[in-house]
Amino acid sequence: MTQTLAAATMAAYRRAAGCIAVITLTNPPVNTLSYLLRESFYETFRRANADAEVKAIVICGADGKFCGGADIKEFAGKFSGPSLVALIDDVEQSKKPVVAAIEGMALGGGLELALGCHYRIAHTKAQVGFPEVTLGLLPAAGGSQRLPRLITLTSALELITTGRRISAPEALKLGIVDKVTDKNALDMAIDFARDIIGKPLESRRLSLRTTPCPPDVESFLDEALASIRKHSRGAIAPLACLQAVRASVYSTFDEGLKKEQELFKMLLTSGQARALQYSFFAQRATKKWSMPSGATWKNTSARPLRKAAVIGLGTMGRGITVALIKAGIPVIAVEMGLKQLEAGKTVIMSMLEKEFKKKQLTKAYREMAAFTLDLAKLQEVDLVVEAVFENMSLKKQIFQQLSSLCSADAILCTNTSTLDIDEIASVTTTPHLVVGMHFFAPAHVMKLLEVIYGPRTSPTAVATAMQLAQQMEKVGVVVGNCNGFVGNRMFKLYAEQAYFLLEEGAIPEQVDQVLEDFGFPMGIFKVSDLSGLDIEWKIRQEQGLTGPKQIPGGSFRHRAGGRYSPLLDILCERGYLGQKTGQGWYLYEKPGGRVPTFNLWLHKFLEEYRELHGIQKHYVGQDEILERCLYPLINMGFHILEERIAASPEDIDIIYVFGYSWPRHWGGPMFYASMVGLPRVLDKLNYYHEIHPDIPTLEPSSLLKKLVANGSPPIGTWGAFIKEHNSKL
Ligand SMILES: CC/C=C\CC(=O)SCCNC(=O)CCNC(=O)[C@H](O)C(C)(C)COP(=O)(O)OP(=O)(O)OC[C@H]1O[C@@H](n2cnc3c(N)ncnc32)[C@H](O)[C@@H]1OP(=O)(O)O
Repeated sequence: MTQTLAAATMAAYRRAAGCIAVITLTNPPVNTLSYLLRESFYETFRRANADAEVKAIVICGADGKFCGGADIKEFAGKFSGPSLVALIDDVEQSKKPVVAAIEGMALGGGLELALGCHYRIAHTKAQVGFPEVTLGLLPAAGGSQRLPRLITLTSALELITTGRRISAPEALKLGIVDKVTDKNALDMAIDFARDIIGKPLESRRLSLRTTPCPPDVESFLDEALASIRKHSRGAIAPLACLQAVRASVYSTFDEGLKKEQELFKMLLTSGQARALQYSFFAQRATKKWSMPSGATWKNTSARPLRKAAVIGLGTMGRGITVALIKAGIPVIAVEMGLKQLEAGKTVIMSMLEKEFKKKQLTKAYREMAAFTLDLAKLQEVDLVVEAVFENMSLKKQIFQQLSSLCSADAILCTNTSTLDIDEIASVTTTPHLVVGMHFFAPAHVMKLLEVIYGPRTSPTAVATAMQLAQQMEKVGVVVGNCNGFVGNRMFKLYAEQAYFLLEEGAIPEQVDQVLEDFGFPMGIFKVSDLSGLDIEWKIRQEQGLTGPKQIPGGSFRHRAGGRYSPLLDILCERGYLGQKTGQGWYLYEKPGGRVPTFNLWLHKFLEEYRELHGIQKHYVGQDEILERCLYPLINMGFHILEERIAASPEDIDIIYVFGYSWPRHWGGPMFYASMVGLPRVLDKLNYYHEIHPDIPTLEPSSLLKKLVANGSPPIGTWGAFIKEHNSKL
């Protein structure tokens, strides 16, 4: 096994144009600088340096990919083999000119290696960047010291602290690469290397330069620190990146390297780095979907999509239309009335125009959108996305029509956030082609797509929806059919606890502050005001929890078998719907206002409400807010795993990171639970459940109890316990 790997992983050596050594980094799929590659590179580079016939060296990557950086998997283990810092130092110190031929990508350690070379030539489609910060790290093979010595401090700081990847043309403008070509970058690098043989190299060694600084560098760095603190939402890596770059200003190169190493070691052992690296692999794992039937991404093919239709041009339908067109799929956009069609068309065309200006689209977009009231046009499409109101009878009516109007093999998708896919499918003649596609608003921006299969959905329909997610550059996650699916089923408990906390004595400002300190960009009450309280109100009505369809048998504060908070319903009934009405949980300067301020009415109302219902107010501390909001949500995650609605904790975590702005440096709810410690989560749920026996969702799930009873195994091994848990044998 090791031998096979060793054969595939190497720094391959060959000679070109007589006197040029070409070293090809070879470690599929993205030529990461793993232990084996570093060992091989060390030997190969020495050989090239020692060979008197070699006058210049070119470094490139196999299969048109320069290098994807260090092997992230190795960060979890013990470090061995030659260090990247030393290898790059060898390259920079070489007396022979070394040229990097960058095709595909030079990321992280890959870019650091390229910066050690004396020249860099990139293909126009190549990307370069330092994504380390997104993995909870910093460029620690000299990157944080060499980049500021090469380009402006402002650009170096921005690239290192954000992890933004840039195109070769932008890298050329900034001065990171020396030449860009749309021909073969390796051929160009070889020719270039031949031309520079014998020329002095001193000025090309970045470690010998000093960092060029703006006039008032101290205040520049102070402002940068304040801005990073404000935007990093508790993430430590951006701050460490800044400290490293700061060292490049005030220290020698060697001292800077030492600081870089010190900071790297601190980050590497932090929980945030573990969480972010987990998230990197979790995101990729979602592509490898499976269904309980045994169908998987490997054994199922997607249908080609030549044309799609979107039904319903409200906010969601508009965003979905734009997302499809951005993915290169022509769309027939359908509405039921002329007025709605015209309104939808105007907004969609202006959204497309904006995307065009941002260079996200080509001019052809005008021909890619057609607008009609005529459902008969749907005959031509391979896929339909229905995006009308969240109302079961309306959706069923539409799917019945689709069933007779569309071609027999058209994939029929419903954009629903809660409704039963199977009930919708039941009115069609092709239930196997019905699949849920839960988009998140704004649909042309938000990355997440929950792909929901019902009991009759075919693997082909799922594969096609997942393929479409990829085409739209979204992260698709395949989940089973249940009320609210994964994301909203868990979110419901998060929101519910927040309302209960208000009843018990907290105020929206307090709850939001704790959640924002945890790392959410906005607390739950601000989010609720922004999206409109009536969204949840309509869902509650549809579920028979409130309104004309309310299921009899409950009481004012007890419905559907547990405690119920009618606070949101009361606000909605009074017309306090959030930002759009100028008042919700907060007060706004005017309807449509954006700045939340103290809502005196709400505070008085809460006092009266507590008094009226005999609720004993208590002091709600930060820990209680965080635990009451997050642990029931996590508990529901365990139920979802038990029921196999989500295939893995990774899937749940990715849904939360990409759909609900869960702070990525906490990995996602399930990873967070593993970091906090499952016994603690279990104890706290038991504790709160004892105090609030009328909230059944606080009762710990049997899977959580089982995991704790088994010594709280690492998250990567939970699958075995779930299988065992579900086994009917
Ligand atoms: C001393 C410290 C020095 C340096 C620090 C570093 O270099 S940290 C690493 C910095 N590099 C990155 O963060 C790059 C991460 N990778 C990517 O962004 C993308 O994978 C990439 C390279 C742009 C390719 O994208 P593409 O969409 O083509 O492929 P995909 O992402 O699905 O990846 C293919 C498989 O490769 C695995 N992989 C990619 N990069 C790494 C890596 N750096 N380490 C380990 N593994 C990596 C990825 O997980 C995929 O695996 P698979 O099993 O097929 O799911």
